[in-house]
Amino acid sequence: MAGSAQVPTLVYLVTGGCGFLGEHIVRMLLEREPRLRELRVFDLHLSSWLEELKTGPVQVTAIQGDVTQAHEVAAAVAGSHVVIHTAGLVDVFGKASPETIHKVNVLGTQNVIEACMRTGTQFLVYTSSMEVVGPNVKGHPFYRGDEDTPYEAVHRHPYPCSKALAERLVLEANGRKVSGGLPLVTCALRPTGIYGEGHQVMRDFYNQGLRFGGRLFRAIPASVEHGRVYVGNVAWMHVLVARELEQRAALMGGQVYFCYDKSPYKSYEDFNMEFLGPCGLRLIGTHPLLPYWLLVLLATLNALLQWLLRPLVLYTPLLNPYTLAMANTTFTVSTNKAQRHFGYKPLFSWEESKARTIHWVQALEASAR
Ligand SMILES: NC(=O)c1ccc[n+]([C@@H]2O[C@H](COP(=O)([O-])OP(=O)(O)OC[C@H]3O[C@@H](n4cnc5c(N)ncnc54)[C@H](O)[C@@H]3O)[C@@H](O)[C@H]2O)c1
Ligand SMILES: C[C@@H](CO)CCC[C@@H](C)[C@H]1CC[C@H]2[C@@H]3[C@H](O)C=C4C[C@@H](O)CC[C@]4(C)[C@H]3CC[C@]12C
Repeated sequence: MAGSAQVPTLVYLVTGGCGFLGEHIVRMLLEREPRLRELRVFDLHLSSWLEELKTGPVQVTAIQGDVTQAHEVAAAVAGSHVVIHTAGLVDVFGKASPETIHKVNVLGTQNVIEACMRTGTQFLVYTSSMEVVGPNVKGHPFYRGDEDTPYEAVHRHPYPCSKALAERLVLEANGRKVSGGLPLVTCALRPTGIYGEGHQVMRDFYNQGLRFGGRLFRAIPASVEHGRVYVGNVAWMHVLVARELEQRAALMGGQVYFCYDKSPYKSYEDFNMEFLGPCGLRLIGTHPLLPYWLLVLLATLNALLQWLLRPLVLYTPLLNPYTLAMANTTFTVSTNKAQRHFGYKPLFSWEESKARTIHWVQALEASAR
């Protein structure tokens, strides 16, 4: 990968570049990758904000395309130096069918790998997920674990299953020869639950709180800790990995890294309140207001209703057996592997991450008025 501070030469492709995380990666690359000549943003749905980015010094090429279409992916990948594959179907609410989730997340990733092989692109960074590890179907806690912590990673839900399969494909492709004979260098980043500006689930909780007169009701014990990471730090880690992958190919190729920062370990609900609290919402109850068995019953009812109503309407509440199990299982990471391997340090402190997220929620509030 040639390049100097004076003459930008590199071409990057970000799949899913218009999504929640993708947008942050795109903007971070433009701010912090001086060797960038062209940035290709590939997405099923192109966003209007891309237009503003086209006036800067880096050529921003918007490509409307579908990762499940091999020819569209190959055309976008051809001539790029680095691919950051972030596109994915993030669905734990039953919005998409298991087949569609598999197609986008697994076949889509297969297409990206094959496009790299065929067109000679040597560096591939994959956005995986903590969910390839857990929480598992048995609800075993994962407490301050790192990339080497033993854990029984057994899934049934289509989303974690698809992410685990896709991650495996990416890691197994490391070292295979791309067109021209050079080895493909791949690695996978596993963010925990991402938060920050643009986070749809945070928006849903905020709207739910408004509907209940500014109140949210505690469902999960405060003692269940959930790993969270600020979107700006996840984007920064992607930029750093992409930058360092060539120089440290032997060390980083085929590796996985949890995406972490200094966000505090808290329950999912208490963590959300760090942002929703300053925006006027209150979490009612120091203990769950309903017994767990009743929540399980409600979640099961929701799943049943979803199934019954499917021919008529898509019913996708936040609470279902899977999201309940996730929210109710401690899953936190504590690792410095990314720091040791490629010098990662969070770019945004917890205070800054929090302030930025609160600012975004406040803007939601203003636009709702
Ligand atoms: N949100 C989280 O908490 C979280 C945590 C860990 C990992 N991840 C991973 O990060 C990635 C991005 O997630 P996100 O939260 O930004 O989701 P998102 O839905 O906001 O973004 C995904 C993007 O991929 C695009 N996309 C979907 N299907 C596509 C297709 N067939 N072809 C091309 N583009 C397609 C979407 O249009 C969207 O812009 C995903 O791979 C997800 O699995 C997310
Ligand atoms: C029981 C409810 C009472 O308030 C709370 C439900 C919360 C759930 C909707 C969320 C709890 C954990 C979240 C997931 C987690 O943060 C990690 C994820 C990995 C990532 O790859 C995609 C998003 C997600 C699955 C995330 C989705 C929302 C939760 C299940």
